[in-house]
Amino acid sequence: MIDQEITTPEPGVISYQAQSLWDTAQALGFPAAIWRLPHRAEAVLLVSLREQIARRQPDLEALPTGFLLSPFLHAQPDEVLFLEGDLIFTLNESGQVLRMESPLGEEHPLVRPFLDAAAQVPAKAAPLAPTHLHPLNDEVPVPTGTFQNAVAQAVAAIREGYFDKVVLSRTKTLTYADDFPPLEAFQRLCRAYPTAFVSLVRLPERDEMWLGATPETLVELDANRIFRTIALAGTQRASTESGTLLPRQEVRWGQKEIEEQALVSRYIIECFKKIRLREYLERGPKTVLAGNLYHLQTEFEVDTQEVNFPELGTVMLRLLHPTSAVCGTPKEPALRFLTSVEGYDRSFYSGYLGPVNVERASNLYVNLRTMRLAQGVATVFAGAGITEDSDPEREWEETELKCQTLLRVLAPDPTT
Ligand SMILES: C=C(O[C@H]1C=CC=C(C(=O)O)[C@@H]1O)C(=O)O
Repeated sequence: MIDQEITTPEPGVISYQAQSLWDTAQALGFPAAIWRLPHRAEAVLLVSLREQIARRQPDLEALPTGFLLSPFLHAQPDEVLFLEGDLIFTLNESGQVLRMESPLGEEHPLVRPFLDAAAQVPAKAAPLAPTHLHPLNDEVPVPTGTFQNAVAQAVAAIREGYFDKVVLSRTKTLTYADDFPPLEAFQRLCRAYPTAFVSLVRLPERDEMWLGATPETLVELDANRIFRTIALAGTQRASTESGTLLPRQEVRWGQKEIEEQALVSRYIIECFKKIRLREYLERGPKTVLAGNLYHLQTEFEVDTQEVNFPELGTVMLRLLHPTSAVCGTPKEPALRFLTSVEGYDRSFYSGYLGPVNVERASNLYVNLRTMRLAQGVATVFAGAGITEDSDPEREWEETELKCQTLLRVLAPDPTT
């Protein structure tokens, strides 16, 4: 937990900007994460004043303030990256620091030099022009057609009874120049998607950043100890070709999407059953807007104090990940199938990420609608839930739409 609030800046006293702090963390080689929770105006920037990122068990009760980042598949059982919250800055919408907090204290030998260095950096970001991201080609390293073949194989395997659903994914690759401004990209996504969890994470030891705007809560534990998770699946475009938003009440779902989403809900209920928890609230499914897409969503809620289960968040995190929204059901055969046919490493895509014990809350999201930025190459990841009624071309188009959640904001097509 944060135990020391350093300063509440008064007008004219401190004028740190997100950009200077971000640039300083980068110059000094420190890991950093910036995020904006859904429906919030303020963003939070965390700087970890150490070069190495810790590997920790995702134990929400035991962890101090920080930011978790889990890959889809763990190298070691349950081990995830943990960025320690040595400095936490709350920012307004224009990136100005409103509050700073640190468990170390302002005069700590690492904190003071960092703040002094940040005060020297001119807060200038290059504006994000549409030309900053350039399409490289559609699918690297997997050749075009492979995704559709994998979908066809999955449909055949489902019809033969090996599993009920599998989520197959692919990448889309673009290039960017040295002057690509990640923080400006983050702010653009915040403005475009007020209901998403928008985040940018810098991992110096891997020389990469992850930028995304995900709609999917995995585990939320709020300050009142209320646990929440959601079942999210089923996808259709939210606007017409000309860009007009289709009214939510007019959205109709086919049998394929209804079943695909019901499998995710059932999976969550099975997790509750495993721990014999019956006192959960279930709301939905209802149609929700996620950027350029509509999904079906069911919400689940538990008052952990009422059921006397303080460690529910951690227990459910272990049981839920990877959910049927990113892996499949039953989990084991679906996972075996996807790792053998996808042909690439998902890395942090479809893992989870988010703040832990920040302002007494933990908010972990499934890492969807995300891109990796590394050495001039931006890799966008997207997947689609495959059931026995899937059509390979339609699933391809669905992954294309999911890639567009980021690309329509960061690399809009100049011809449209
Ligand atoms: C796997 C992704 O989305 C999941 C979440 C919502 C809807 C989904 C679907 O309709 O297939 C996916 O299960 C992704 O965005 O890469």
